[in-house]
Amino acid sequence: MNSLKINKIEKIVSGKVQITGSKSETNRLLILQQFYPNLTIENASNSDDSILMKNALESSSNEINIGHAGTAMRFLTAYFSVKENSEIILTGSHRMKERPIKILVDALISLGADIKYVENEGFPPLKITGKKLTKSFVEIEGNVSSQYISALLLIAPTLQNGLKLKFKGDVTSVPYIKMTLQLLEEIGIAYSWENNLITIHPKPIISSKTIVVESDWSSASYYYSLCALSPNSEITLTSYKQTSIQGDAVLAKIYEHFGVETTFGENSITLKNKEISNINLLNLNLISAPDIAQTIAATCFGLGTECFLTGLHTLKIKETDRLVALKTEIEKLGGEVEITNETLHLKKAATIKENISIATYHDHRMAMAFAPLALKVPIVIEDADVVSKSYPSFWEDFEIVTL
Ligand SMILES: O=C(O)C1=C[C@@H](OP(=O)(O)O)[C@@H](O)[C@H](O)C1
Ligand SMILES: C=C(OP(=O)(O)O)C(=O)O
Repeated sequence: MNSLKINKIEKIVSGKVQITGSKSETNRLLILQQFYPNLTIENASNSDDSILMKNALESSSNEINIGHAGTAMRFLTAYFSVKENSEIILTGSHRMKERPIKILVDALISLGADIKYVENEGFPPLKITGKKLTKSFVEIEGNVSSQYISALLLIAPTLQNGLKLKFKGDVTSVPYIKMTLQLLEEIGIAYSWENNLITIHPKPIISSKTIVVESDWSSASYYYSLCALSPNSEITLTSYKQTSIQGDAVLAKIYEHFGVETTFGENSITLKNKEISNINLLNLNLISAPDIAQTIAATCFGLGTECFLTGLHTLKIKETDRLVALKTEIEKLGGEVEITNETLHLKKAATIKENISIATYHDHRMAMAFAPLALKVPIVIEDADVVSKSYPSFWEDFEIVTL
């Protein structure tokens, strides 16, 4: 699919949508399943990033290309470092070669790993020669990406002496680290986290375990946005639970600001627009939930609400520089946005321009975050297929709830 023109949506139809499983949970569990084959995964994500991860783990080739999948790149770097008798070139898309990985590579090398840069120092591709790692203490900076820390935690219980991991400085995207630890705990691996030190004991085998992946909360954000932009709307999303291990479940709280009420059912959530009067200014720190920043900015823009979002420094090194992409695309629609390296200030907008073509920059979340604005104006989404990175059936599901 190239450009997708979305006519103005008249209203939301009270539909029911089953979103694919969490890509973050799935990509962790796929790694763990290699170490513990008696782990069974249900409701796994069908995202490109999870398929790429699965194929990489099953591949017999000595060159693996993981495309745009950041978690796969980071988790596989750690995985192949401990896979004895393997020699792999791990590479990715043009953008992946710009996404930094030095902090993780340095940490693994300090544990004894054999990793070399194939092109530019600090960036993929990597040549990884797998070996047994016997050291058990590592210090790592935590403010660039939590994925480096999760990568180390995923291999930790397979190390002969387990792992003590100490953070230097602040830590970003903390709920993703907690998700990794909670999944380890669910399969019977104990951990402790005191101050800036996480300890994981070695665990060569586990008892048989089945984990049902909850549906993806970051993907749910696009329905929260649709609901916020459509008075009286109601949407039900299945395979969600009240006690989620996904940090983006914070959406339920955040969208209360826009009048969206969440009711938790047995295995689902129902979003209802309660038509409260709009707030004038939303101030939010999204350091714990970076993946929903684009959705929130687009919702605010659609509602004409000013917002000041902080804690966004990791957005610069994701699928694209999401701060620049948001500013560029919102300004094409008639908005005014100021950005720094970690903040976004959306000024109160007057009117939204019609039939604007939104560039997506190989970023699934640009496509999905801007689509709900069709409730306000007809809009064009360029390269609409990008959604498959995390949510392949997004456009089919979008049609179910829109008229
Ligand atoms: O561990 C994970 O599954 C993820 C961690 C976050 O990355 P950062 O820690 O780099 O912010 C998030 O943005 C990404 O989509 C998924
Ligand atoms: C940043 C994301 O993914 P990754 O870092 O895994 O490429 C995302 O899905 O928004």
